[in-house]
Amino acid sequence: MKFRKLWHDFGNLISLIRRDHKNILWIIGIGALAGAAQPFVQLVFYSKILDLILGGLYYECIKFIIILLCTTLVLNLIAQACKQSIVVLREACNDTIYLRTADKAFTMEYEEFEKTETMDAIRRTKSGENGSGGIGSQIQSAYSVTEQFVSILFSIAFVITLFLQFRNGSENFMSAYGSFFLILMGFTLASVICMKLASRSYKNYYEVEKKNEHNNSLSMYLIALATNYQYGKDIRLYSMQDLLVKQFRIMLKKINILFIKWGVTDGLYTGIIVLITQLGTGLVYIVIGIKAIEGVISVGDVLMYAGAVLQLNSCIRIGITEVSQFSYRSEYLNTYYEFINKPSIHYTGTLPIEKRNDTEYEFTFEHVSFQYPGTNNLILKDINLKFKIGAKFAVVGRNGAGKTTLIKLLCRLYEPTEGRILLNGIDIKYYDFTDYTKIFSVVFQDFKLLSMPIEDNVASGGEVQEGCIWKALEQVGLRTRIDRIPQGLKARLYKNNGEGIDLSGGEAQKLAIARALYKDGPFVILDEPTAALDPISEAEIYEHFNDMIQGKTAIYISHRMSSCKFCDDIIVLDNGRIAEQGNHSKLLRENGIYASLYHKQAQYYTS
Ligand SMILES: Nc1ncnc2c1ncn2[C@@H]1O[C@H](COP(=O)(O)OP(=O)(O)OP(=O)(O)O)[C@@H](O)[C@H]1O
Repeated sequence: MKFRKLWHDFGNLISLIRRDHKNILWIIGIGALAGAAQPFVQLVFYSKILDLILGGLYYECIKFIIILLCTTLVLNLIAQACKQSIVVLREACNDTIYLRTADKAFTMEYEEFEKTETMDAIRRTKSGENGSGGIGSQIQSAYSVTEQFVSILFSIAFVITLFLQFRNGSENFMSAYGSFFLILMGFTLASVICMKLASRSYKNYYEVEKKNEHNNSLSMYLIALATNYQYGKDIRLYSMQDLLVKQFRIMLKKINILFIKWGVTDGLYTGIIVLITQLGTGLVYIVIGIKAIEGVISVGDVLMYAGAVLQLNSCIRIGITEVSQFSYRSEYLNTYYEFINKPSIHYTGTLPIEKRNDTEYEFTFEHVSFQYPGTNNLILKDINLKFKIGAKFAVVGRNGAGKTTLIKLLCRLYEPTEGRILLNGIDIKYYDFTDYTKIFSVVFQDFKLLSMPIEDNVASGGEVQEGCIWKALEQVGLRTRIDRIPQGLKARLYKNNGEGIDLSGGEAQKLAIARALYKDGPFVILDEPTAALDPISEAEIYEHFNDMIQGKTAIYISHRMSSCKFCDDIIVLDNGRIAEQGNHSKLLRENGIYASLYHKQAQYYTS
């Protein structure tokens, strides 16, 4: 266990907490000093009081008892106040860390956020928390380590004064300077051995936990599956219970094997540490005994020094455990520090988006190619496109052709690997990202609704204007359904956070479309917008779509070829390239991929 590393980790922790809690160092310092001083102050006074009683000085004795009570009371009050502040801080810090993690995650570029390293960092911080209690426990550990450290310093000071009790002229070996240094060296050696063993033990534990990371995340996943009612249907109908329980058992077996191995060596190390500290204690007791027999120290002093040695013994053992825990937790927290201190690869642009009433926003793709980070195949290849203002576009193609990826690039969730995308002639990366996102009203294929009130889902953080929310719900044909719910717009979705309502797949999709309509962005993108809708709802949505989007630019991604008919321009993607482009009749005439997809689907509707 490197002292420098310990110091460094301690510094990291304090500077992290000090951002929100300026007094943390004072609380730890004063609390640790008061807590550590208490037993030693008592020892000094007990020793004095005992000597006074033996000497028959009862009046003096009462004076000392009163001083002892007052001092103990004050020290106790200070220590308890500081300890209590740490308990309160513990919770506050955990919450702050959750908030900061969320804040960091929200402000990261999506591309960066989605990376395996980022997900690993978040997962490792979480598993550190599950295994050891996270930052809150770390603060308590820091407090305890400091208290034990101060206690050890006090104990050493007492042992030193014990060894220096030979100035009265006693000359034998045990009371000479030589014995003092000999025992000091022995003590240092024993401490080094103990620290080394403790260090090895904590490293082993860390290694075990590291090997166990995969098991831990699997166990969290399995527990989430078992306790989340949204998985309940599939698990029951496919009788997946046995599969999940089997996975759980396999994982527990692996965990047990790892921990049993660790437990054996750790038991051995702990045994050696206890033996060494007991030997050290025994040795100092012998010195106390010899000095007492020689009359160098009084009966009260025997009590005091024996107490100090006991204190030293327990402080070393507790200190070693606390330091090990602290170091172990630091390894996990370091991953967190790296994550939180990583400069967010921010969306760099600063240009504001021109506010226009004419929805004149024109996007151009110039030789855009793209591959997902960490992969090596191009999903989009040399795409050249113009999304003209006010026009309706359809993007079609087989599964995996790259349709959603094209939209993700347009929305700046990823940057093109090659080429550029322009908005009104300027590369989109130069625009302020938040401003830029306001242009789009998007419904992704895998849209997500929140377990929050319906109105918050629709307004999605913006101002809740009930009239506009009802209008959007009306447009998607959801008004009557929501009207029937007693809490209306205030009803919470899903049961994840208490009482809530469940929507059908189609209703949820309608709500996601309502959210997009409420946002009222000048550029509407609907990725498989009606996949979950019944034919009547689908027809209604398409019939009303022109009214709903009122001259805005729109892109539809759809596998329902009939829904492309009313689009001005249809882009057919095939294997990442634009294979065909034109309106419905042109593409049918060309008799290519579009025509084949269209006829294939149409054959199921003609008898
Ligand atoms: N985050 C990602 N990381 C790596 N590869 C991805 C990622 N997202 C998608 N892909 C891959 O990119 C390819 C194109 O995916 P995309 O979602 O754009 O296809 P699509 O045309 O929308 O398909 P579908 O019609 O099935 O929705 C797929 O092969 C997919 O596996």
